[in-house]
Amino acid sequence: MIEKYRVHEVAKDLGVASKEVVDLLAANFQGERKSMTALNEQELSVIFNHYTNQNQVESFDEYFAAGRARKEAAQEAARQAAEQARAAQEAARQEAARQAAAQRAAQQPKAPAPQAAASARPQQQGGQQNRPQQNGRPQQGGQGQNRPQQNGRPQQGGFNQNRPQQGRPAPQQGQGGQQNRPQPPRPAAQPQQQPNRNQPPRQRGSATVDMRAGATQVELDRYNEKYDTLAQQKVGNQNMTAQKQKLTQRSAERRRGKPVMSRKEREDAKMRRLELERQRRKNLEVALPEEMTVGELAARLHLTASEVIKRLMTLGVMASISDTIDYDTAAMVAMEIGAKVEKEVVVTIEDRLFQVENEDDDSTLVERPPIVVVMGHVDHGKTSLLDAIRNTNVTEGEAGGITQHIGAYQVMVNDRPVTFLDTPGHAAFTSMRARGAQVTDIAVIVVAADDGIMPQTVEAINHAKAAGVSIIVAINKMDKPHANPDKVMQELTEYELVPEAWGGDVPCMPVSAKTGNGIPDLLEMIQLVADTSELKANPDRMARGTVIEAKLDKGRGPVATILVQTGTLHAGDAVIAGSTFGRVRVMLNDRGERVEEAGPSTPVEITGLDDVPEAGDVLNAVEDERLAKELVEQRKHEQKEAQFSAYEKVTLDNLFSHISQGDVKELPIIVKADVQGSVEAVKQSLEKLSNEEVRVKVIHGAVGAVSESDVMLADASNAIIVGFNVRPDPVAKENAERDGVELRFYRIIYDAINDVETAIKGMLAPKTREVELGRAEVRQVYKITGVGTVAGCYVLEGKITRNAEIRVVRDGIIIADDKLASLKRFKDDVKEVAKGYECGTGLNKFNDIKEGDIFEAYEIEEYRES
Ligand SMILES: Nc1nc2c(ncn2[C@@H]2O[C@H](COP(=O)(O)OP(=O)(O)OP(=O)(O)O)[C@@H](O)[C@H]2O)c(=O)[nH]1
Repeated sequence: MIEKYRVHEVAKDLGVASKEVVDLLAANFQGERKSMTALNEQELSVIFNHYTNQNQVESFDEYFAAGRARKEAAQEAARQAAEQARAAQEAARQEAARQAAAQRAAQQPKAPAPQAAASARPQQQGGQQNRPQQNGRPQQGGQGQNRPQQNGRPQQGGFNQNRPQQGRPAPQQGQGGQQNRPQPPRPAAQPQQQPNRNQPPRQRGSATVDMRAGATQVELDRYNEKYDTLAQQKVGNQNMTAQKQKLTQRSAERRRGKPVMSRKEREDAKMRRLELERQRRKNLEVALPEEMTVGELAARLHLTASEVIKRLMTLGVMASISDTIDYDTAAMVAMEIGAKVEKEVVVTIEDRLFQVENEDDDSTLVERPPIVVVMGHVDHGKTSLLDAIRNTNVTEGEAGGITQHIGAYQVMVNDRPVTFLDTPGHAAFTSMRARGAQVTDIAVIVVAADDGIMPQTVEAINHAKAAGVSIIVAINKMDKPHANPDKVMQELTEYELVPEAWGGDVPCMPVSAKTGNGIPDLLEMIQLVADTSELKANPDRMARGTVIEAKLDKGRGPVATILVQTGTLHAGDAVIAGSTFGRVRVMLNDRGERVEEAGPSTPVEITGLDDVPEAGDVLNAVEDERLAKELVEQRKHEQKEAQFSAYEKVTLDNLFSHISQGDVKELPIIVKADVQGSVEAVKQSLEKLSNEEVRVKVIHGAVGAVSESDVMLADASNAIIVGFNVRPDPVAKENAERDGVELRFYRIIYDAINDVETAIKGMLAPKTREVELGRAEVRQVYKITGVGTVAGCYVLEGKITRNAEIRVVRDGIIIADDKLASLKRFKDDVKEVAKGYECGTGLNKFNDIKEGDIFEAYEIEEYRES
């Protein structure tokens, strides 16, 4: 377990200022930390990493070996010092004995010398304890010096080294009572120099912070050393005070009730912690999210932010601590330090609530009916065809059966159902697609045999192509005398739809909605196309479907038609549809019959929702009602947020950034022009602009004003609309603004091509706008031969500048747009003339100036949309 430290303790241990640690933490974590703040494991990790990185060792084995060597060297030095001390003491003793003998010899000249020597010996052993110190320095510990230690605990620190230590005899012991002997001169024989066996050698005088052994005590050692010096100058109890202070760190720990650890133990613990950290990083397995800030990455990798920033720089990514980086970049950094990386799986409420698609393995999938939409030009017979199909079925299946419009219905073809969306036209189809609902499998494009391909037929074709659904063409009104299916097929080829009869892959079925001719064949063809598409779904799971229609019924409350796409919906199921929630109360099929369950591709009308969902909303049956309600709340909140920040649609201005970010690989364009020739010309020129990074694709081109349908298609396909000599209709303009669809209008094809080209290259020319400069009134007009017409003007407002564009306005109508050819005050050319002054002007081209004309001066300013 990692101990808890306070900032100031860590700082002290590391020998740095608390502020430095506080700053380091501030750079890596949020929130303020003070010197008394207790640190958690992660914070300690970051701190230790930081200082460890500053003081790295190649290998820990090497380091430990170095530590051992240092220790042995210190022990050797201590042994030598003790040796020298012994020698010095021996010399001193002999000298003292010699002097004593000499003294005695002097006092008792008659006594024989050997006797004197013998009598001196017992005196040395027993009587010298109370002899005054010869070096004149007061002894540390005062009276206590001669007393053996009572607690039996070996003392640490520098003070007690002169005392005899129980259990660990000082080198002098055994020589008898020499504790009070004259102290040999320092340093050679100073017992203080003896290393404490429990301590690593001190790194005196070193201010470098070193996380290796002993380094964590560097400052404490220096502090203690200072006290050694001070204490030696003091006597008695003062020493005790000093000792107390010196051991502050340990006593503080004791006060906190922590087990008191020796320095060695502390260092060992620290080393263990470091080793653990090293191992942990080696075995680090991190799950990284899609995006994260540099600071978050650093915390997850147990690195300092600066370390991560450095590593990012080597990868060519310049990022600050608060910058967001993507998964790939973060993963590279993580892998560089040897961590195993995987993507963080973000489990959303949706993930927890709904069974995901890929849970369905092939064995669970069974065939499902195809879902068909009917589209085509106005009056070509869509409604008639849908009615004819339904009636065919009703008369065949259940004569007199009630048909009810619920937005979709099923018919039986060779005893197998086919589902038709009952809303003809591509508007509903595309609006659902714009909401992300891909419901249909097959599009039947209805073309009247007597009319051929018309603008909305082309739209329908393009909408179907954009949705990627199979296309079947129903050539309708074959009963009509002018029916010309060959012409229709011929025209189809112009839109890359080659009829099967001509070797292509588009089935073209001649039918008559009026007589019913060809309808069974059409249905069989639908079935055939569906079979080749292998449409499958798993019926044995919670249902998922799409809201086709929804309304508020006075009697029944919210009513929604759901097309179940996978799974089976049961009456009584708890469901969530968009941001509505409820339980399926009553479920009716397309014939108005009450049903208890509905499998894949079945349309049903349900009641029981708490609100009216929107067409295109996805419906899910759920098990956990509480979670579902939570999700509904979340979706409502998201909807509100989305209203504020509209999803950024591709525009020519932001195209390049989308391409650079890899968001856009294809630029879909809708071209509208005044004549078909222009549509074709533009289409071809634009598509030629495709390069390796982006493919320009004209998904729809037609003659006429930009319509609501164009905007809808652009919205669904994230396309931009380019118009030539056409204007948008008011609804289209409003919808485009609402949906963020870009409309660009040009009068010259070259300009459009140029804009798209530069946009792709990220060099779109800035937009321009007029800046009004001033107005002047023409007071007199002179015709000068060789020069032309010159107008004497008076500046009414603002100013007129030499480079200004001039709009000549007569009686409120613009009659010319020109540039100034000259601007004079009296005879001098001037750069500008301000309000209230007169000037003489000439225009470049326009000569028919009259008195009373107003010259509006303006400039064209370039700007970029941010
Ligand atoms: N002779 C003949 N007339 C048909 C046929 N199909 C449709 N019509 C007629 O064509 C007209 C338009 O038919 P609708 O079914 O309303 O066409 P639509 O495409 O649904 O028209 P909108 O809903 O206005 O887009 C009606 O008068 C139909 O009676 C057909 O096969 N033969």
